[in-house]
Amino acid sequence: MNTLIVSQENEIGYIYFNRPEQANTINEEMIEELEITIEQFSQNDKLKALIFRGYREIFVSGGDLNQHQQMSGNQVYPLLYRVGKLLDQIAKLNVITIAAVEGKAIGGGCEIVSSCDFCVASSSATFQFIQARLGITTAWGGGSRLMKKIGTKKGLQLLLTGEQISSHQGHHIGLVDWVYEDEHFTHSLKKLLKKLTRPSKPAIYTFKKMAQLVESGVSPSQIYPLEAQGCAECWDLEKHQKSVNYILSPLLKQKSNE
Ligand SMILES: CC[C@@H](C(=O)O)C(=O)SCCNC(=O)CCNC(=O)[C@H](O)C(C)(C)COP(=O)(O)OP(=O)(O)OC[C@H]1O[C@@H](n2cnc3c(N)ncnc32)[C@H](O)[C@@H]1OP(=O)(O)O
Repeated sequence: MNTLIVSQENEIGYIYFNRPEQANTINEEMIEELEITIEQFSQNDKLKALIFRGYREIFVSGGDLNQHQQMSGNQVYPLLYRVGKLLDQIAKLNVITIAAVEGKAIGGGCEIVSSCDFCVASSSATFQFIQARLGITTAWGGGSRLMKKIGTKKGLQLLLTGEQISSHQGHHIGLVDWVYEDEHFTHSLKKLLKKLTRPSKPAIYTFKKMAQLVESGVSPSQIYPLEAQGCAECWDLEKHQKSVNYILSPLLKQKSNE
């Protein structure tokens, strides 16, 4: 891979955007490498979470304007559609997806953020849906996903003004889920990941499926069979058996009676 650094630590996959000389812009090579990597991770049965990261100053600064600049609207459309499809694939993954943002997320960088389940940001990170200032709209599905995340009114405000917001402002409006101090960012991220990936793989899969169905407007009355099925799948797992045995253990009962 030339544009990404991909790694896996136990049940957690990492994709680092790695074009620092071009401020982590997304060019065709990176799109291709992302497509391959996402496909590989989507078939990885061990995986519980997938983390997207940039480097300290920049998460992703959007589409590669040098490449796009040469193209007409008709020529650029297939490329924009292709990245939209890729981000849709990320949004539909059955593992927890997290944009871990340090530094700047600009344009398409913010579209990646809104395609993930969660955003963890360092306190100095910033977010800018800059597209309107460039005379265009979002192109990769990130505008509508933003609206779904933070509501149409707030989403429209950010998209129309193209203004930059801090991670704390992002947290206030629901774009950012956790903000950590710059110096402790990686350590805090790892602690958070430990918590989020504690459930078993089938439990994570079921919770994610439920969230996706709820998001697409399916009612709980239609989802409960899936919920029952998911719970039944987890039932015989060692994790469940052990936890129940612990709760039912005489020692614990005796303690709670005291
Ligand atoms: C088309 C898709 C659309 C979407 O769907 O959302 C978009 O994403 S539009 C792109 C939106 N992004 C931008 O407008 C970012 C513009 N860049 C900047 O504001 C700054 O470069 C920066 C990201 C804040 C970094 O600033 P700084 O640290 O001062 O570095 P440089 O400015 O010198 O940048 C280094 C290097 O990278 C090139 N660069 C940066 N962004 C892009 C870009 N989006 N496309 C192409 N090239 C980009 C910049 O020109 C420098 O190159 P060299 O001059 O060759 O060193």
